[in-house]
Amino acid sequence: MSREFDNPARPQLLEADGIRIEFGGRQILASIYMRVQTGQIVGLLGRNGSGKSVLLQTIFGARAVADASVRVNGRRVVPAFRAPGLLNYLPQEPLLPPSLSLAKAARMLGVDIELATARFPELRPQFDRRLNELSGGSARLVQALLLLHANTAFSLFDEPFSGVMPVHVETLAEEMQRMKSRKGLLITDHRYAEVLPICDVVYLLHQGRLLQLEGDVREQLRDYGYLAS
Ligand SMILES: Nc1ncnc2c1ncn2[C@@H]1O[C@H](COP(=O)(O)OP(=O)(O)OP(=O)(O)O)[C@@H](O)[C@H]1O
Repeated sequence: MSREFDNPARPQLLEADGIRIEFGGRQILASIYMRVQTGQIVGLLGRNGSGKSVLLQTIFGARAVADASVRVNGRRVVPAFRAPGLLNYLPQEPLLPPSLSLAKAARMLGVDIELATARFPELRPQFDRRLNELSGGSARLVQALLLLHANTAFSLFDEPFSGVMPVHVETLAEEMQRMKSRKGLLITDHRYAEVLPICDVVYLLHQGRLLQLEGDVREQLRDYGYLAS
């Protein structure tokens, strides 16, 4: 199958709408329209349980939702993960088999591990170690870096900074900014202070609706009860 999506020279637009989800009569997602362009970092914020993970799973195609429309350049791609070179997804839980070495995991994803970890010299002596031999934060960092550097048009990251120490969060955020010249990134993470400065677009998921925040984003986050007032 051809990999028509992962050409960085060709702009791509990922759109999702029509996603309605309820659990036990409680509506989680009601009215969603979301777009991510290559060259952009899009931040998705929301209170615990607001449905951010469910939304990412649905866009990726891991969760089947009737009427969900996920499109690239206007063409439906459901499930999106089947489209070669289109997108990858870091879930909240570990993605890669824990018994894989870093070097093997990188090879599996077609990533040059030297390049992907160039700004994290501490990881160099660990290339031959298995993921389950790394600390939790290092394993999270490695998985985020490998997906970030993998050759896809989009990456969806669910809490990529979770457990990662502050100095590496800063460098990872810089890497994300650098890599957006090659892809579009959709990031949800409660480390809002690190997320907001790198985002081109910020969405807030609030009571099932997706709101695009503009202007004084922090004030709106306070108004909607995401930040303390
Ligand atoms: N399989 C399921 N069955 C029932 N309820 C579910 C299921 N999956 C998710 N939920 C509910 O859907 C809601 C949204 O969950 P989700 O994990 O998407 O929240 P989130 O915004 O990612 O939260 P957090 O910030 O805590 O990670 C939660 O109330 C959760 O309990």
